[in-house]
Amino acid sequence: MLLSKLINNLEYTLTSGSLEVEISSIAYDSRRVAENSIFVAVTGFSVDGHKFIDMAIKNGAKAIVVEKDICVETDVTIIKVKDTRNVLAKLSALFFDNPTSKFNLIGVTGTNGKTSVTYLLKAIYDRANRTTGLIGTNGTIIKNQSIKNKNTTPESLDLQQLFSNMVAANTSDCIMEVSSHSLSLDRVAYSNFNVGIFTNLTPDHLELHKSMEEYFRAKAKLFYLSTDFNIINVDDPYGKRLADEVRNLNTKLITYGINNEADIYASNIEYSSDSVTYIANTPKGQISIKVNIPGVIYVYNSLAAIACAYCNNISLKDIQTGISSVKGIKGRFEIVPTNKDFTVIIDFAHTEDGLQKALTTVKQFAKGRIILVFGVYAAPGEEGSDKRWGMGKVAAEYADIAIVTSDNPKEQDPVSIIEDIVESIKVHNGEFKAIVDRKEAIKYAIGISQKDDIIFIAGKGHETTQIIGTEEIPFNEKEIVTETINNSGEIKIS
Ligand SMILES: CC(=O)N[C@H]1[C@@H](OP(=O)(O)OP(=O)(O)OC[C@H]2O[C@@H](n3ccc(=O)[nH]c3=O)[C@H](O)[C@@H]2O)O[C@H](CO)[C@@H](O)[C@@H]1O[C@H](C)C(=O)N[C@@H](C)C(=O)N[C@H](CCC(=O)O)C(=O)O
Ligand SMILES: Nc1ncnc2c1ncn2[C@@H]1O[C@H](COP(=O)(O)OP(=O)(O)OP(=O)(O)O)[C@@H](O)[C@H]1O
Repeated sequence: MLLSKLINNLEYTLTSGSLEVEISSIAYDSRRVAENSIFVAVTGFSVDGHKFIDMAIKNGAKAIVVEKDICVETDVTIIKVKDTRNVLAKLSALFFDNPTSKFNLIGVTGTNGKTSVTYLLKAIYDRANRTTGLIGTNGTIIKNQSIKNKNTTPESLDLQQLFSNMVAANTSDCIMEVSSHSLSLDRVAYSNFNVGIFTNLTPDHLELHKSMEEYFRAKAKLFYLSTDFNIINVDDPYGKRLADEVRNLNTKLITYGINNEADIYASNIEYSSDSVTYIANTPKGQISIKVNIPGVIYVYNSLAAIACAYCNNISLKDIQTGISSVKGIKGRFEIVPTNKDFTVIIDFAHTEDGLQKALTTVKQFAKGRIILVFGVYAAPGEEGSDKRWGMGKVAAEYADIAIVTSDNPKEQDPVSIIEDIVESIKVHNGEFKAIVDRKEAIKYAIGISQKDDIIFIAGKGHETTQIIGTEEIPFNEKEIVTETINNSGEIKIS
């Protein structure tokens, strides 16, 4: 594609070279620049992409997009723009010929529940014989192909490439998780969302957003991008506020919930230890729903999926059978098979709200003690302290004993995180044991378990690594549990 054509609608200043150069690819990483690429220099959180312009030119870049004044001796084309992240998204959408205008794009946002809602939705759309793509934390699915994602919502260039591959695979609907980071950092800018879904908003990711208000505004962006339907959980206080805010937009608002009045709502809810059933009430009639994952969480997540499928004219029958066909979601209330008389559950709960709701479900059915293994990844400062305090409080209130350990401490001191959590557990009169090494913590939990106890290992879910410092260490909880139980004779703690 000719550069002049690619940047036709862009506001820019040409600082060197010509616009009449042929561009065959886009790159935002100098290491991925190929011959005749355009390199977009992004000012990052850890390094400045402008520092790699020489490398990009050496690797074959024929044009560079910058947002800073740079001093490089070259006859390569350089154009300066206001915001390179936004321009990267715009160029990427254009380069791949606006793929999102060619299928139904459904975006799911919220602090918790995005992955679960997308999986439930995919099952429904598959049942309705639609060709459905999926993008999220657990990777991308295009037809039978699975691709790993670095981020829940990939960078705009990678995202538009995935969309383009979906078009090539005749995708009719793409269901994707839209993280608040991706909304703040313009990864999803210039994507045409048909449907926006809001699950809930509780404290998380405050290292980026700084305040709940900023976090809310980031999430709210999606509901101004979507053109057909905004689907919002009105039992959530921020959801209620969002619904009021977008009610008069041209995009049709559909609300869902259990407690507050909503277009799609659940009644006759019955909880059991491995599933939840209820009646879903829709403007087109009622259906009985069975979700094979327990707890109120999955009433909400399935209601979001039902509302979306309903808006996209999928029959109530396909909705019903689609949801019941989901036998479980990796790392979401996942029971690890053992031959023991206690139960081990792995779950991705990593916020106060998620942990509280998940443990409420466990408590409903626990015949023995609840042994909770958990840690917190939280930014330094007040927001991080609040998260540690909040999760400590939930642990004290719901668990019979909490084994406090590490959960991706990253660059922070794991001991000081644990000390903060423990302080909260003590104040809230909880029982605890602090073990920094997560593997040892799991072993300890198994060692003290007795008949009918439930060991609830929260925080990592599907993840198979632990990030300590900058190192990502393999860490597979399911394997650790199985291995420990197989050797349990050696580790029983009296
Ligand atoms: C904090 C954050 O969001 N960081 C994201 C951001 O990285 P960054 O801009 O800081 O990158 P950087 O390393 O400083 O580099 C700056 C620029 O220089 C370039 N570079 C760098 C080195 C080099 O040799 N040459 C070169 O050109 C880089 O490619 C980049 O363009 O842009 C990158 C490209 O899109 C992302 O992969 C990266 O996500 C990191 C891995 C991350 O951990 N992000 C998390 C916080 C995140 O985004 N999470 C959300 C949701 C999580 C949830 O829902 O719970 C997500 O959507 O994944
Ligand atoms: N609707 C919900 N309300 C509260 N907590 C939830 C809800 N849905 C899921 N959770 C909790 O959050 C955990 C993660 O769920 P899920 O992966 O669906 O969310 P997510 O939004 O995709 O998370 P992330 O963005 O961190 O990947 C679950 O294991 C569960 O403990």
